Amino acid sequence: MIPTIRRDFYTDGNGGTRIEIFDELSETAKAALYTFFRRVGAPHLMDEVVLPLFCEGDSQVFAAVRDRPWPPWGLGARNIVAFVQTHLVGDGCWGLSPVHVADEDLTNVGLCAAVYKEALETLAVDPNAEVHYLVAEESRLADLTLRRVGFERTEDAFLTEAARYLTYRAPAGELLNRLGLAEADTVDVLAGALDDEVFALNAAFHNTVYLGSRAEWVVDRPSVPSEIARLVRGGHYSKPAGVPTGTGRYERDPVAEVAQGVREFLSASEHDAFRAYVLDREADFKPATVRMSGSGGSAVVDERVRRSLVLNELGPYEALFTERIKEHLQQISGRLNLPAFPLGRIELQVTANGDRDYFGMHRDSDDGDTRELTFVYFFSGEPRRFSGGELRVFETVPEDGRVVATDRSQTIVPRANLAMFFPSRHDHEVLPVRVPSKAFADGRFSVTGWIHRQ
Ligand SMILES: O=C(O)CCC(=O)C(=O)O
Ligand SMILES: [Fe+2]
Repeated sequence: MIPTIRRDFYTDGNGGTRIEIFDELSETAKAALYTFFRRVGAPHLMDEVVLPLFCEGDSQVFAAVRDRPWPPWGLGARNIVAFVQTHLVGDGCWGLSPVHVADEDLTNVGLCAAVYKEALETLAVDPNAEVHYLVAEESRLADLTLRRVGFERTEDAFLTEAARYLTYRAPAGELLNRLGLAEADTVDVLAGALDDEVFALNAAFHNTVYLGSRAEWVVDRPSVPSEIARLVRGGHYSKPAGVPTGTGRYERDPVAEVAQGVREFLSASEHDAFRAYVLDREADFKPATVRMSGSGGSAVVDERVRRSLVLNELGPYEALFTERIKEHLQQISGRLNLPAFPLGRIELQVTANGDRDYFGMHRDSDDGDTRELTFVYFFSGEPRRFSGGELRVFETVPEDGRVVATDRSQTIVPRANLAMFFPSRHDHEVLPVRVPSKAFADGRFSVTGWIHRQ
């Protein structure tokens, strides 16, 4: 029997690599991406594809990053080594770029699989999310490779001057399973510690998608067909005018200000001192509980709903937070269009989210509760050592004595020293957090506050 090898040529080199998700691109992040695309030999992709797709919204960039050892911040600190972009092409349907890597990583299966895994996991938070690729009708390699991991070939066809393309679809969560990555740890995937079969499957998938798409972004003539073509939001660019795109609704309110924020909520020195204080109290954190509805509101640990550690008081920082919240309250209530209420007590709690922690969809207040506003303050270390952990808030409105969800939502990236406020009746969730190092200090930290009426 041939033993399974769980290491490879790239295992050591991939150590110290982490995956970052970009919902927004700072100038420094853009610079790192320009450098990356220059190194992969396709500098035009940034201006011609990545940024336009990104700026249309509903697009995320996932990048494998290695940090410069010193100084670990500022221009040039991030060395991007792998890239994949997701963008919405229709209701719940996502187009994914090939995983781009530099030539020296073209057979770095662990690296490609790890970035792709993070992208799929983020999409799979929505159980209806589907991944789409456009494959030329006569294709054999792409057809075989995609169907082998569960893609279905559909008759949703697009014609370009070069070829006829068919849409291949797979549910994001299912694809993660079929690629053998659902249970795997990102750190293990990066290290290439995968079964031979899973390893070969991922290699074939990424090589095919990359090579099959390559003609489209390397050859500068539209009449040259590529086995796999890029998906464009709302339907392929070459659909004749007036033909319904068939890919559904994608518009979304561009300024869905469901929550209101205050950047630099504390001074930099207050932030740092508070963070040091909390890190020092690691031993006092306890597993988070949730309130059971219907059982008299008793608090229980339920990891199906919430997995995190909490500290139920802020010690000497209680007064600072209470005061600072009160200072912003009037302005925030105005920005949220919230009717004035007689201010009651303010409850405060610290949450530490480590690797794989999350907080499923919930509301902070029920009927008869006096919680009016929820406050969340983020104070993770910079540069960030975790991925995921976005706070998603879904707007609700009171209607005939009930609380009804609207279709507006806001996704908040947990940036250090940012405070957010939203009405406690809004549904919200904390997306799963990934902390490759598993170190307590590298996790996602927040202070939650509940502002009561009297
Ligand atoms: O940490 C967060 O972003 C929010 C936590 C939360 O929703 C809560 O504690 O009720
Ligand atoms: Fe909450």
